[in-house]
Amino acid sequence: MASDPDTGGSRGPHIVVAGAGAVGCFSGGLLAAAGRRVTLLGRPAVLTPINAQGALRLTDYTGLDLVVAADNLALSDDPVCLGAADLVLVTVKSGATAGIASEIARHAPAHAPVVSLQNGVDNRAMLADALPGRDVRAGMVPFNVIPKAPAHFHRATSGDIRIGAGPGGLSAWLSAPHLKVGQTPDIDAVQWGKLLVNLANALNALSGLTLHEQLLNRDWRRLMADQMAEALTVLRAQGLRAVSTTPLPVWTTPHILRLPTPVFRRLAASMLTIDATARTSMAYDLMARRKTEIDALQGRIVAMGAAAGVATPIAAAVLAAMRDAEAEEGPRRPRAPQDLRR
Ligand SMILES: NC(=O)C1=CN([C@@H]2O[C@H](COP(=O)(O)OP(=O)(O)OC[C@H]3O[C@@H](n4cnc5c(N)ncnc54)[C@H](OP(=O)(O)O)[C@@H]3O)[C@@H](O)[C@H]2O)C=CC1
Ligand SMILES: CC(C)(CO)C(=O)C(=O)O
Repeated sequence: MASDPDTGGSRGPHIVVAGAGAVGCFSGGLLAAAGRRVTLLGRPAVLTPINAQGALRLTDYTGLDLVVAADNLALSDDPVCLGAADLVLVTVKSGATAGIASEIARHAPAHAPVVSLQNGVDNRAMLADALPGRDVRAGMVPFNVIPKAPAHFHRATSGDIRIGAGPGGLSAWLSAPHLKVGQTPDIDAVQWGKLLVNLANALNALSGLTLHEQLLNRDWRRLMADQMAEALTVLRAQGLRAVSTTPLPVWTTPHILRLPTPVFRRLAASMLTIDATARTSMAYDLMARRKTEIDALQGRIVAMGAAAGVATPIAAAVLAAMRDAEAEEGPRRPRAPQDLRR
């Protein structure tokens, strides 16, 4: 029984961010700053500092520095708060999708559309299975958000969010100053394009480098390029289309990554904005010893390659290295590019 969200007058639908961490606090905070009714459903470790400091601070690579008063947000660690939702944004990591899906099914009203702002290509289907008859959309967040300090999140790269097309004017309700959201009928291909980019998440996590440092190293870029080319072969074998989430067409990206660093630096500077602090979400998970999304990324390519009879030695080596790294105790051992080739 999908229907339009209750827009609740000029402030718009009540938006509950399910799993408020980096992406959820940043997006939810910008929406609240624009006057939308927003509840952040999250863990006490994230919400308590916002309450204690009386504000959520949002900064970005353009110089944005915004303080959102805690009074302008509802903060809750109790999934019962989903009962007030006219619109739910899912911002948990992929491994937590099943859990949040059952909480949404239990508490959120059936009229509330559910939009996944997660990486990986299977979260929408997982949510839709748990929420039959509801408007469940996939979304793609191109930009990077890092936790800078308690109650402070920083957007370190550029781009606009895209969500699947559908009724209810959701992209307008989810857009705000500094947060542009567009709808696309091609969201599946956009998600595959994002997965190709996200294959670099594990390389970044394993390297211990910032994204900026890593992109200026040609050996790492060659590995990124070879890994992406390998995945593109798998997608082609499976008849899947990928649309680029960057200004570069998908098929050119490996070639550009392989260019000498001075040429790459010039080209990339005109196309990509990455500030010096950016590290992928997987790097933060590994540092915090949380379970990573490796199974949804390299794991997905390895499984599809096996089904299609396409060899995926790089994705398999990276998957194995991430599993080792997740199991490591003590100080992290940074990997070099040659450690990740079989
Ligand atoms: N950060 C980034 O730059 C980007 C991230 N993404 C994608 O967005 C998604 C979210 O990433 P990110 O914001 O970094 O993740 P975070 O880990 O920062 O935030 C998710 C939060 O949700 C919490 N959570 C999990 N389950 C529940 C639950 N049932 N109830 C309440 N809270 C819950 C987690 O707690 P706990 O840790 O205890 O489980 C965590 O605090 C991922 O799929 C990621 O790949 C996409 C683009 C960029
Ligand atoms: C860095 C970025 C934006 C692309 O890999 C990302 O999706 C993440 O950190 O998970």
